[in-house]
Amino acid sequence: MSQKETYENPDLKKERQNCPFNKEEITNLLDGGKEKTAERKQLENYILSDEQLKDAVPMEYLSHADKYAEELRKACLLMHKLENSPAGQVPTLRALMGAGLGSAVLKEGNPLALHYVMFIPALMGQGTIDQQAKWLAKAYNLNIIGTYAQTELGHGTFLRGLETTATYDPNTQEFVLESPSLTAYKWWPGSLGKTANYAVVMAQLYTKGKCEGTHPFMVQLRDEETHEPLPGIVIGEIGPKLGMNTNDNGYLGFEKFRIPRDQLLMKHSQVLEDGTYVKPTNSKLSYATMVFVRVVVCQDVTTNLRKAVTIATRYSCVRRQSELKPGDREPQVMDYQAQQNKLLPPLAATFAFQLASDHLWNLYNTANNNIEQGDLELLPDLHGLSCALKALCSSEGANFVEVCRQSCGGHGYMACSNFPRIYGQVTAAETYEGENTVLWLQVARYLVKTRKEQTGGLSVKYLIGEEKGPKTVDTTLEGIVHLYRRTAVGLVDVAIAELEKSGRKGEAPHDAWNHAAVYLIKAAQAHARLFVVESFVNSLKVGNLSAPVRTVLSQLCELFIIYWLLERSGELFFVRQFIKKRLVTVEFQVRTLLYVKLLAAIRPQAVNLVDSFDLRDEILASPLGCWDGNVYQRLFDEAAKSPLNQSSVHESFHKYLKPLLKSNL
Ligand SMILES: CCCCCCCC/C=C\CCCCCCCC(=O)SCCNC(=O)CCNC(=O)[C@H](O)C(C)(C)COP(=O)(O)OP(=O)(O)OC[C@H]1O[C@@H](n2cnc3c(N)ncnc32)[C@H](O)[C@@H]1OP(=O)(O)O
Ligand SMILES: Cc1cc2nc3c(=O)[nH]c(=O)nc-3n(C[C@H](O)[C@H](O)[C@H](O)COP(=O)(O)OP(=O)(O)OC[C@H]3O[C@@H](n4cnc5c(N)ncnc54)[C@H](O)[C@@H]3O)c2cc1C
Repeated sequence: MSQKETYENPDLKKERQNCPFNKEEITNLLDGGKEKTAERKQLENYILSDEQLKDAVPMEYLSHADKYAEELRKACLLMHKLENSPAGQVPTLRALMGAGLGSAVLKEGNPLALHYVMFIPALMGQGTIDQQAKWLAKAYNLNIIGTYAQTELGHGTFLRGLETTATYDPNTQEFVLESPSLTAYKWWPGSLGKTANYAVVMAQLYTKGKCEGTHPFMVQLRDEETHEPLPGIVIGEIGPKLGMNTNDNGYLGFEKFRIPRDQLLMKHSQVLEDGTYVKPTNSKLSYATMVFVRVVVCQDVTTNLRKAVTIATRYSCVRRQSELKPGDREPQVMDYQAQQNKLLPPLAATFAFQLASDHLWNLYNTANNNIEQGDLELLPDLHGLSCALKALCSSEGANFVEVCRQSCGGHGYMACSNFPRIYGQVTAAETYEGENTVLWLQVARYLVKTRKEQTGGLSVKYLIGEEKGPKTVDTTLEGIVHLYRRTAVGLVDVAIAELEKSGRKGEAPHDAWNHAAVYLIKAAQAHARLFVVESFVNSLKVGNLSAPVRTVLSQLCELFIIYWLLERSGELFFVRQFIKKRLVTVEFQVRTLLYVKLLAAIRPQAVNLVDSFDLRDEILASPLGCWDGNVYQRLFDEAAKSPLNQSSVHESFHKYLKPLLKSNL
């Protein structure tokens, strides 16, 4: 391991002895193969050895503006380094945008992220071949830098309510962009505040006096030389946030700003010279860029969770506290069952989320290829699953990160622990790219439709036809998965019953929907959990895993699916047949026993498992999580960097405190 140093905390050393499985096998599995691991390591060496990419002082001590300048400096340097990257440009770029390598260098957020994560994908997904020819090379070469400007001060979720207008003027063959009110101002787009000079802007398209709905437009915002906003463009940054502070999220207003007709991105719908509107085959195709990001966010959140779990697990094996056996040495806090209960479920979740995200990524690629050929059949399933997994991974991920922080006691509250930053990033994903509740309701819409119409895509096939599988629940993994499936089906039926009850009372469908929201959301969540659990169980059936790796992964899988079942036990009570058969109570007694046994079985492998994530110290960026476990020395070293420690008496003592001390109040 690259970061092996002379010191190794004796407790960690012991944890690492006699590892029953080959850590590298798991590393390769997570990377997607031996070659991918080698490629990643080579890339990490290339990027992380560059002195100019290291922080002179911790970012926390810089001002808002200085943080931005510093991250922009490094982001630009990284882009230069792309050219000679040993891994090739595309894999390097992917690695640099995400929560792994990228966030090791750009801890506060990448000011160029939106260019790669949304602007270029929007051009590719929404632009015609000609438009791509005109803009893509410039974008790839960073001659222009773009963002995706959709959300407004007044509306983020309800896209049909966006207020920015783009009105076609056939006389000049231009669109006139206008922000008709304060709430119409674009608000939130990343990189918009200071970095981007172009944007894909979503606006209501008006032609021949008729509104045709939101459409994507390619808009230049700033002068390419001076970077000054163009006349008719009002631009600024929105200020400090809970996290991601150097993503320079911004605002943008248009004052009768004109763009040529061919800057409407016309892959799916067109406006002809005379103003005639040509409809897309599906009105939701203009939402495709969001679908892409929802897919990659699942992977990103998982990487962040791996970091949090690694930090907390290593720390918990170094930290000794209290007394377990009277008179004995203080135990490693990891030996408390309560601590295992905090940390082992998120550890298992990192595998569960990764496997589900891999499935989603494959579905995305297949669906996208089909869409390019004009076949939209997979679109509803892709929309349903990307919403479900984005909402699930981000919400569970954020909760797990917070539990990891708590598991580190006081030291977890330090900025240098890196938990605040990791949490800031993961919880942001609960909101951006579709607020989670809103996405759950989209999923529920798909589930209800499938159940009622008895037709739907692969991810919802279990809702079609009679329930299959055993009527009683056994204790095998298959048996538990079946319980998940019956819960998911049961909750959709409960939600439908609720909708029908309101219907019978004479409520309009939209009111009935609103009044069933609690049930609908539960059904959507149960569906997402079923998908994750099935992916985990099924992926253990295939592949050529060695026996020791299969054993530990099976334990994690079992732990995880029982953990969720116990956590969500309340939901089973909604499904009446479970209660009738007294299934619920008996099940839980058996499961709790098994869960506790699994905690004890996995405990000895916790450090070996997080080691196999192979996250370098620079990526963890936390004195609590370093490979060598030299926690206390590193915490001391971090404290020494505080500006308040640069003199023994701070100047403010003489200014404020001394007069107070002498004032005899
Ligand atoms: C290359 C490297 C990669 C590296 C990885 C890096 C990782 C990232 C890391 C760090 C970077 C940080 C990045 C931050 C970025 C953040 C960016 C943003 O936040 S951009 C703003 C997002 N905004 C939203 O997401 C709005 C949410 N709202 C909506 O999506 C819609 O308004 C919605 C879906 C809630 C309702 O839309 P309705 O009102 O038009 O539609 P209705 O009437 O409800 O549904 C109509 C039909 O359309 C379908 N539908 C809706 N959306 C669809 C879609 N997207 N695709 C397909 N069908 C869809 C529905 O299923 C429904 O179908 P039926 O009628 O039931 O058959
Ligand atoms: C870090 C970050 C980066 C972002 N980057 C970008 C970007 O690059 N480009 C961009 O365009 N946007 C961006 N956004 C904006 C983001 O996409 C929106 O904030 C998000 O879509 C939520 O919309 P909203 O803020 O309008 O919330 P709202 O919709 O106002 O949500 C407020 C509350 O209302 C509830 N609610 C809303 N509608 C419903 C409903 N139909 N049923 C039930 N409950 C409902 C929500 O659940 C929530 O509890 C970013 C946001 C963040 C936080």
